[in-house]
Amino acid sequence: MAKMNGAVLLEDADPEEEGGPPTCKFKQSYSLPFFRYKNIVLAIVFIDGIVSMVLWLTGGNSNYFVDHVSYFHLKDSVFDLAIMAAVKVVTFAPMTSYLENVCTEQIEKSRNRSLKTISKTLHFVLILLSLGYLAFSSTKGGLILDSILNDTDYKVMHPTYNALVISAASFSLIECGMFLWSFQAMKRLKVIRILHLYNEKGQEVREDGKPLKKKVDILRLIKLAKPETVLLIVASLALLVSSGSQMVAPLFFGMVVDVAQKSMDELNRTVLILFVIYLGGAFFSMIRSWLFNLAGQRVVARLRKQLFSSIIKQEVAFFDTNRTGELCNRLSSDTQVLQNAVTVNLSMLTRYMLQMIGSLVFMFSLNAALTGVLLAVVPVVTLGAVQYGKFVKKLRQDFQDRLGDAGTTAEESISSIRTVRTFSGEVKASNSYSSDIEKSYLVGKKLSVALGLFEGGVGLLAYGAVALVLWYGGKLVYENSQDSTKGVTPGVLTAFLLYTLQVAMAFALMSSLYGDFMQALGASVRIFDLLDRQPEVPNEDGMILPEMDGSVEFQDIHFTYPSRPETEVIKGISFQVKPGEMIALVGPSGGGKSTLVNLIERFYDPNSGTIALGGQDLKDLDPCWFRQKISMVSQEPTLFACSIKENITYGREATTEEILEAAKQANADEFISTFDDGYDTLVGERGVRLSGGQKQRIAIARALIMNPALLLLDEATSALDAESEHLVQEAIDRAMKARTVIVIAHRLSTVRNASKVIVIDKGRIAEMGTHDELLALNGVYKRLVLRQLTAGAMPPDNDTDTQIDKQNDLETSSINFTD
Ligand SMILES: Nc1ncnc2c1ncn2[C@@H]1O[C@H](COP(=O)(O)OP(=O)(O)OP(=O)(O)O)[C@@H](O)[C@H]1O
Repeated sequence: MAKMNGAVLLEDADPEEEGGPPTCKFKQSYSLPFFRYKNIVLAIVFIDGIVSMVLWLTGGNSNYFVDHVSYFHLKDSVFDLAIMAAVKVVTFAPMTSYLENVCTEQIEKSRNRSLKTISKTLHFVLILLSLGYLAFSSTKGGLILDSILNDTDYKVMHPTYNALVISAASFSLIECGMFLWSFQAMKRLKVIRILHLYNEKGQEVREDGKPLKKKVDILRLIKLAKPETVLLIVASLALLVSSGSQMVAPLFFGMVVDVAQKSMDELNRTVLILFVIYLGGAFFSMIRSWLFNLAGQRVVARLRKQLFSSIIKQEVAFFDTNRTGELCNRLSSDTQVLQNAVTVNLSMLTRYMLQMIGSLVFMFSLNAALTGVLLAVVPVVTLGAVQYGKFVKKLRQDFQDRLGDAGTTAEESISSIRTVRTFSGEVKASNSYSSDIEKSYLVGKKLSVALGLFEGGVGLLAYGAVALVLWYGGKLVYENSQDSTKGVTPGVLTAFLLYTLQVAMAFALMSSLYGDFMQALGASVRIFDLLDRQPEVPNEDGMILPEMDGSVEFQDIHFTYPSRPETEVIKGISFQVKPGEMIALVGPSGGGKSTLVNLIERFYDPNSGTIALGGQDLKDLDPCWFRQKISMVSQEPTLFACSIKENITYGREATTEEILEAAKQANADEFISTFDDGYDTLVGERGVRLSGGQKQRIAIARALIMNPALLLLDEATSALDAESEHLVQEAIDRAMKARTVIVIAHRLSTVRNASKVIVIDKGRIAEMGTHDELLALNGVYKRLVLRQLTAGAMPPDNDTDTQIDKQNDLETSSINFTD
C-alpha cells in the first residue's frame, strides 16, 4: 500500500485480501475528509496542551513558579498538570494518528491478524491512559477543593492555577470520552472515506470517466497577476497613501467643528489642512485606479492569449464535444470576470479593509465605549452576509451558465445565416434564442431580488449601527454639555460618525465584492480546466524523417470516435499505398472513407493497429512536421476571412512567383486577375464572397503551394456547374501528378486512373483492386457503378458490360458512389 499526501492509494492492494478494491478501469485511491475523529482528537489535545501551558506560565509570580517546581506538593502545585498536558500531546497525538493508519489499512486487509492486534492494543492503551489522566486530575481537583472548603491553613492558589486544575479535569474527561468512542469512530472510516478515480493520464475523473472539476485555487488565481508585481506594488503604495488620507480626514473634519466655536484663524488653518489631505488623496486615488486597471488589462490580455493557444492545441475530438460558442464564452466573459477579480477587486478589497481597520483604530482612540456599541453589531452582519453570499454565488453561477447557452445558440445561428435564410429559419432561431434568454432572465430575476435583499439587508444593518452610534454619541455630547469632564465634544462625535460611515460603507462594499469574487472563482475553475488540459493527440515533438515519400500503410486499424464511443466506425482495415500511387476510396455514404483520411492526418488516434507514414509509425512522427508534408483538399473547403493571397499562403510563407504559380496550377489565376484588388481581394467569412468553384480552386492552390508528398483529396460531388467543374477537375488532375494521392473518388475517370480502388463499406474493406479487377469481381463495386449508371435500377447482368462501356465514353462526368 502506498500513501500520498494523506490519500491512501489502493491500486497496489492485495487482491487476495477481502475488501480489496472493486475491479474498475480507473486507478483508485481514497482520502479521508478533514473533519474526522483523528483531527478532532488532535485539536482537543493540542488546545488542552496550549491552554494548560498558558495558564501555568501566566499564573503567580516567578517565586511562586520556582516554588512549585522545586517544592512540589500535590495540593499547592500545578506544575504536574502542565507537564501532564505536554505528555498528553506527545503520547495521544502520534498514537491516535497511528491508530487511524492501522484502521485504514484494516479496511483493505480485514483478516490481517497483526493489524487487528495492533489496533486493539492501541485502543486499549489510549483508553487506559486517558482514564489515568482523568483519575489524576480529578483527584487533585477534589483534594484542592476539599482543602479550600475545610482547611483554614490552606493558602488559596493564584486564580489561573485554579483555572488550570478545572481545565485539566475537564479536558481529561472529554478526552476519555473521545477514546472510549474510538472503536466506533474507527469503524466509520470505511464509510466516510472518499473515493478518487484517475484515468490513465493521471487526471481525476468522475465515475462516468469525465474529468472532475478541480477545486477553486485562490492562490493560483492571484498568481495570474504575478508578472505585474512592480505595477501592483506602485499601485498599492498609492492605495496606502490615498487610504491614509481618507483615514485622517474625519479627524480634521471633527476638529473643524470644534475650532469653529473658538477661533477663525484656527478654523482657516484646519480647513486648509483638510483641503490638502483631500487633494493628495484624490491624486493618489487617480494613480491607484489607473495602475490597477492597467494591471488588470495586462492580466486579461495574457490570459486570453494563453487560453486561446491552449484551446487551439486541443485534439480534434475535443471540438466534437465542446461547442464553439461555449469556448468563445470562456475567452470573452470568463476572462473578463477574472480581470477584475485579480486586480481591481483585490485593490478594492485591500482599500476597504484598510479603511475599516484604520477607521476602527481611530474610533477606539476617540472613544472606546462608542466603538464597542458599533462592534456589537458587526459579527451579526458578517455572519449573515457570508451565508447569504453563498446563495447569491450559486445564483450568479447559474445565471452565467444560462447566458453562456444563449450565447452559443446565437453564435450558431449567426454563423450559419445562409442555412437559416434558406430554410426561413429566422423565427425558429429567434425563438430558440428567446427561450434561452428567457431561462437566463428567470434566474436573473431571482438574482435581482436576492441582490436587492442582500444589499438592502447589509445596508439596513450597517446604517442601523450608525443610528445606534448616533443615539449613544448624542447622549455623550449631552453629558459633555452638562459636565465638560464627561462625554465627548460635538467635534469628536462628528469625526466618530464619519468613521462609522466609512466603516459601514467599506463593509457594505466589501460584501458586494464578495459576490464578485465568488463569480471569479467559478470562472477560474473553468479557465484553469482549459488551461491545464493536455491534448490527447500532441501537436509537436517526435521524429522528423530526412525524406518523406508519401507512402501510407494501415495495419488492422480499429477506430471509434470519442464522441460516440459505442459505435466502432473502422473495423480492422489494412492496406498499403506505395510512393507515387493514386488510391481511390469509394463506398456507400457513412462507410468510413473520410474517417480514414482523418486518421492519416492524425486528427484522431486509432483504438488499435498502426498507421505508417513514409514507413514510420505516425505516432512517432512530429505531427507539425508530417502535416506540412500532407495536403488536404476537401469537398467544401473553408477559407479564412482574409485576402486570397493570405489564404493561399496559410500553410507556409511563399514568394509572389510561387503564389502565382500555385494559382495558375489550380486554375485560379484567371478569375483572381479579374478582381479589382487581385490577390489582395478579401474573401469574407469562410470565403462567402467567392463561388463554390472559386473557393475550391483557391483551396487547391493552398494545397499545392505546400508541395505535399501526400495529397488527400475529397472530390467534389456535384454542386458546381459544368464549366466550373471542368476547371476544378483540371486543377485536381494537375495536382495529382507526381505525388502520392489518396482520393475519396466520386468520378469514374478518377477511379479508372487509380492504381488501386478500395471499396469501404460499414467500416471494412469490401473489395480492393484495380477498376477492371473489381468490375470482374461482380460485387459491391460493380453494383455501385451500375446503380449510378442506371439511376438506381439494377440492370440484368448481361447488360452490365455494355452499360459500363457506354459510361467509359463519359469519363469526365461525375459519378456519385454513394447509396
Ligand atoms: N466527428 C464524428 N463524431 C462521431 N461520429 C462521426 C464523426 N464523423 C463521422 N462519424 C460517423 O462515422 C461514420 C463514418 O463516417 P465517414 O464520414 O467516415 O463516412 P464516409 O464514408 O466518408 O461518408 P460520406 O461519403 O457520406 O462522406 C458515420 O457513421 C458517421 O456518422
